[in-house]
Amino acid sequence: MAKTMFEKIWDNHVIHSEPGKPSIIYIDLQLVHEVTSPQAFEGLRLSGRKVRRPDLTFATMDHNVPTKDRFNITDPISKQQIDTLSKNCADFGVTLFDLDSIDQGVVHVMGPELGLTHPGKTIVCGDSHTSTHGAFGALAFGIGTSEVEHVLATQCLQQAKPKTLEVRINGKLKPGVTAKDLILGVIAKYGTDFATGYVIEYTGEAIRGLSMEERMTVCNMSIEAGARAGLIAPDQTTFDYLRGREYVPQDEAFEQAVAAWKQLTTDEGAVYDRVVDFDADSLIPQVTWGTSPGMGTDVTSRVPNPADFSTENERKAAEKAIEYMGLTPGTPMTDVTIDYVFIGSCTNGRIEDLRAAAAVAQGYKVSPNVTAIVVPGSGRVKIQAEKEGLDKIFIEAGFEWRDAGCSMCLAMNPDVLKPGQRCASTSNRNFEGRQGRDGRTHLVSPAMAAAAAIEGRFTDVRDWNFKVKQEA
Ligand SMILES: CC(C)[C@H](C(=O)O)[C@@H](O)C(=O)O
Ligand code: SF4
Repeated sequence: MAKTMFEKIWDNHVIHSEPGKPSIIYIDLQLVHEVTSPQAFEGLRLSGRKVRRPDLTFATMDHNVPTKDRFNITDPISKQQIDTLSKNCADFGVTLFDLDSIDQGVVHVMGPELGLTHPGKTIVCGDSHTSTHGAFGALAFGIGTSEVEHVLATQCLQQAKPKTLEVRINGKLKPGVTAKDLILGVIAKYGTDFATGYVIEYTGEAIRGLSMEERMTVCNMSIEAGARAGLIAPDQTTFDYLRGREYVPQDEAFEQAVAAWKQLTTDEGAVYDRVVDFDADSLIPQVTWGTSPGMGTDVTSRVPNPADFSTENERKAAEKAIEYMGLTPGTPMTDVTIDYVFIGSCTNGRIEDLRAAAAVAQGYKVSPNVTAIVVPGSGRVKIQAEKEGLDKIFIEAGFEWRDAGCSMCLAMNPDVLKPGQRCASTSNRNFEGRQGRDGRTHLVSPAMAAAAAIEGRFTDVRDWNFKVKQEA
């Protein structure tokens, strides 16, 4: 019978299933960070258990790491979480990419970069954005701390089988329109729960045209659409990205792996439980105006009027969000001024993201009213960026150049907004207080964030490209 990619990976991993009950599936890789693992390791200790497969378990610290002066952690809770992870990894024999390792970084940047993420694997982490790894055609999803413990102890997990949803992206992205705009556009169109209970497979011409890093941006935000996971079929782009990475089979073994990975793609005639379409051709740069990733619009558009929403719930939600965000309905998005810019996170903290931001910033100055920080997703991203001179471009333009970590994506470390501050952010969540109490977050692409830093307000990066050309 014709199968979808999800069904193939699922069937390859089911150890036990009974009708009407969740299945037990095998997990090929568990990634661990300091926030959701302490109780899991403690649970093992209390029951006298070991980590069953330390060789399939890899850890790093990211959420609590200061991006300035990383070894000087003054917050007692952050310090405790980080020290606890170090001790747990030492006690249980788990490989840790510690603060002094160049591989330390946001867990979802670190995994793919090291080649730990492969097509066809099942991957879990106590973190919702584990969906990022689906860009490689891995079934990757976030789990809770008790499940982290269960996987540490058994390398297995109980899971109800999700349904399948094809998100077909037709056409091609236009210049200045990025993978971030694409996923923001999809979520703005279909809502933050349209994929609840499903694993998304992104298909279509626009997806095939994306680089691995762009695919990761798309899959990263699957969770913001409610999905259990997001998948993209592996292809030559995937294999080229993986070849030669540290934890990937080498030489002949790699070619054999590629042959197997090619079999994973959805069969002709396989049926998804649901299909939605999206048109990439007409997409333009996006910016969110509200407090959920689905409250987004075209940068050329305006802050919406709550009265224009069709249901009472939507009207109320929009009213509340607009009030929290300190906006006025009808204001053009390009009139909204900002105080802060954050370029980084597991959504947009990779080398291509930094290149895109640097290309916009080069030769310009950050607006005097704006504080702008650039935070590489990992130590390796930082080193690569410095090799290319991107750090100099950013510093010259007035951005701060930081060390790897989650940083201002969420307020668990010293990088936080002050109450009322407004931030153009390349991260994935704009919830109330996400970047600091009463902080206001607008989600955008790296190029849009860099242009906003310079203008001091949102600006259509497509005009920016035009302006830069005119001035050249
Ligand atoms: C702290 C962690 C559990 C959380 C998550 O699960 O995603 C964080 O990474 C986030 O982005 O909100
Ligand atoms: S960068 Fe943000 S979204 Fe990603 S793991 Fe860290 S806190 Fe979560």
